[in-house]
Amino acid sequence: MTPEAVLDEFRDAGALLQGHFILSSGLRSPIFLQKMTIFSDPARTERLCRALAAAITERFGRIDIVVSPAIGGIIPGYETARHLGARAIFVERDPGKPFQLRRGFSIPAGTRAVIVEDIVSTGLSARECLASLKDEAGEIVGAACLIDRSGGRGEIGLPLLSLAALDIPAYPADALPPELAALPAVKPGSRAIPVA
Ligand SMILES: O=P(O)(O)OC[C@H]1O[C@H](OP(=O)(O)OP(=O)(O)O)[C@H](O)[C@@H]1O
Ligand SMILES: O=C(O)c1cc(=O)[nH]c(=O)[nH]1
Ligand SMILES: [Mg+2]
Repeated sequence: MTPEAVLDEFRDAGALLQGHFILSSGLRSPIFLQKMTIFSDPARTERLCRALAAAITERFGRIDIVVSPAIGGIIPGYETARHLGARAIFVERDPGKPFQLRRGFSIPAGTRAVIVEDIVSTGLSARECLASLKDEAGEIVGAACLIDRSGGRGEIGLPLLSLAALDIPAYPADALPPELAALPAVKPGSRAIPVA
């Protein structure tokens, strides 16, 4: 699937939003990729995750376990795992606490795991996901996402592949362009961060 076709899925679904958004990192952006609009459509999700699974196999080889950061990563992690013939697990957090594997999930010795994210903006969530897996015995071979909007600056500590790589502006809250500052800010994601 070409990067343009990936973006078309977001455009056609009405998932490419404009406004004033508070991102998971705390940065502000005039653009938000509302992945949950995509994931509410199983056929669209299937197309994207089939392509992600193929790219993962080509880049990383055999994968036994897909591990995703909740909440946004759970559905694409599951659907990508389905195409890989792998298991799908996730890390989650109590508000304000670090990610952790719960529910009996583990990455056993001898298994090969990949982190699947929905969107990478700064790489913070994927890095935190990786940090939460440091005591797992299996190998975390890489990370993958549908869209990397970081402009290549989303450092994760693993090789990262994406179906589409973009460079979407994001600003610290105290350095907003006037046209962004004029709009009311909304925070779509689940991370607990103070909203000023
Ligand atoms: O690369 P980053 O700067 O971490 O930004 C991307 C993250 O932001 C969103 O999660 P969010 O924490 O908003 O919660 P959600 O998964 O519940 O949507 C998205 O699902 C990614 O996990
Ligand atoms: O950085 C984020 O929190 C983020 C950006 C985006 O475009 N979509 C999303 O779900 N999260
Ligand atoms: Mg997330």
